[in-house]
Amino acid sequence: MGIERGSQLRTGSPMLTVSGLTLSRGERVLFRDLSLTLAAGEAVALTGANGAGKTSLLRAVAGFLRPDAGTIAFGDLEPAEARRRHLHWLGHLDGLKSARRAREELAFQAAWLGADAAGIDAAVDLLALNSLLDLEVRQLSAGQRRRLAFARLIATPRPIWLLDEPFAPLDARWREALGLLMQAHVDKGGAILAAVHDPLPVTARAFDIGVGR
Ligand SMILES: Nc1ncnc2c1ncn2[C@@H]1O[C@H](COP(=O)(O)OP(=O)(O)OP(=O)(O)O)[C@@H](O)[C@H]1O
Repeated sequence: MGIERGSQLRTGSPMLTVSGLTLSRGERVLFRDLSLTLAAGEAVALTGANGAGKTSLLRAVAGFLRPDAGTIAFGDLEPAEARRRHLHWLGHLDGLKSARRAREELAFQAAWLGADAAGIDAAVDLLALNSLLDLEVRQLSAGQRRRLAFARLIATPRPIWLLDEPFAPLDARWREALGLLMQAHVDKGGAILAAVHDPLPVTARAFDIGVGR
């Protein structure tokens, strides 16, 4: 399974460039003049205190929040196109529909993202979802939900992964397993920006955004 064709992936080339970003929530300025690059073949661990703005920065990169100042660029790609087709967002609220069976939810998400049957099968296999597929999403544990949410990243190869506390509900075995999947992604030329409180189990550059308030 490779990264999406045509997405200009050469290790070391910039896939994401954040320049001079100032971001507010309500009346409060979270940070000013923040600059960050993410290259193909690189993982960045975004750290900082509670409330420092890690989730907000990821949401701005994903296009869900409008910054007060600064730019967010995706190599040569037009930003809307990059967000639509080249980026995966996995928030700490996973956005899964509780009343659907896991099988239906995975099929729905995969179809929406353009996955094929082989991609879905690979994700089910790698995330050991087979025995969970007939359960409703509401019947899954937090860690099982996270594995189901993560499946769409495997089913549909896209180069940039934005992950918000991806390991929070996972046990040691699945932290290690997802770490291996993330390492495989960057080894193939993908890029990961992940907000974390614990060290990433992946070779990663640290980027600390501050103390929060
Ligand atoms: N919808 C919102 N409206 C107003 N303020 C918000 C909203 N969402 C978050 N904030 C505020 O923005 C600030 C940054 O929140 P954010 O979730 O980005 O921080 P974080 O670094 O990810 O924190 P944590 O480590 O606790 O997850 C916080 O002070 C939070 O209260």
